Amino acid sequence: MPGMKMPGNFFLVGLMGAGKTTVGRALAKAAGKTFYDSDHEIEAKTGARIPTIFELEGENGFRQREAEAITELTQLKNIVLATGGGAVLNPLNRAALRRHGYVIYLCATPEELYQRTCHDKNRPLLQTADPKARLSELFAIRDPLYREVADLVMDTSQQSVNSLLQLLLKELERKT
Ligand SMILES: Nc1ncnc2c1ncn2[C@@H]1O[C@H](COP(=O)(O)OP(=O)(O)O)[C@@H](O)[C@H]1O
Ligand SMILES: O=C(O)C1=C[C@@H](OP(=O)(O)O)[C@@H](O)[C@H](O)C1
Ligand SMILES: [Mg+2]
Repeated sequence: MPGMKMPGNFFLVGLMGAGKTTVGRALAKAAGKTFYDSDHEIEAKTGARIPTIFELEGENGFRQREAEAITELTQLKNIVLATGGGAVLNPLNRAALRRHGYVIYLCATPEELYQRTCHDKNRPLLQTADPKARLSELFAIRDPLYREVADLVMDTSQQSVNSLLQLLLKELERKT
């Protein structure tokens, strides 16, 4: 049933380190869609990196910018959008994602998420004494929200980006 529910957009949600940006870019290329990342759009618009925005405007300031970006980006057609991990906290973002595209939740264990993010200083929420514990807390809060918006849940545990891409393409072909 092509096009019944899908206007041709794929939206990726999940925690930091789930692979939204990496898998999203590969999926867009393979599916012939334009790739966007809400964090990159915010950085391009402000001319500032995400940690700087958190420093200057706090998480709330960032969330406002993120909501504006999600509103604008979900209006586009034939795109793959990698959202930031906290985008689903805002009910308006959840509604826009559900309404305008097919939502894919990339999940992994907090331990794997930690392994994938521990060398990168660009995630302000993980700049704590115990980033593993922080990821577990965020998982507990957000996993139900990711599941609430998801049309498809993909377990990324012990899967390479390329094998995930192949799995995803097969699932999307079958389901969309
Ligand atoms: N399935 C995977 N297996 C191993 N490493 C991965 C996988 N997906 C992503 N990564 C790596 O994890 C890091 C974070 O990925 P990224 O795409 O930035 O995640 P997100 O956008 O969800 O925070 C990157 O270094 C990326 O190469
Ligand atoms: O989970 C979060 O709240 C955040 C995730 C980040 O994006 P990624 O999920 O792409 O790392 C980025 O939006 C910001 O640091 C906040
Ligand atoms: Mg990302």
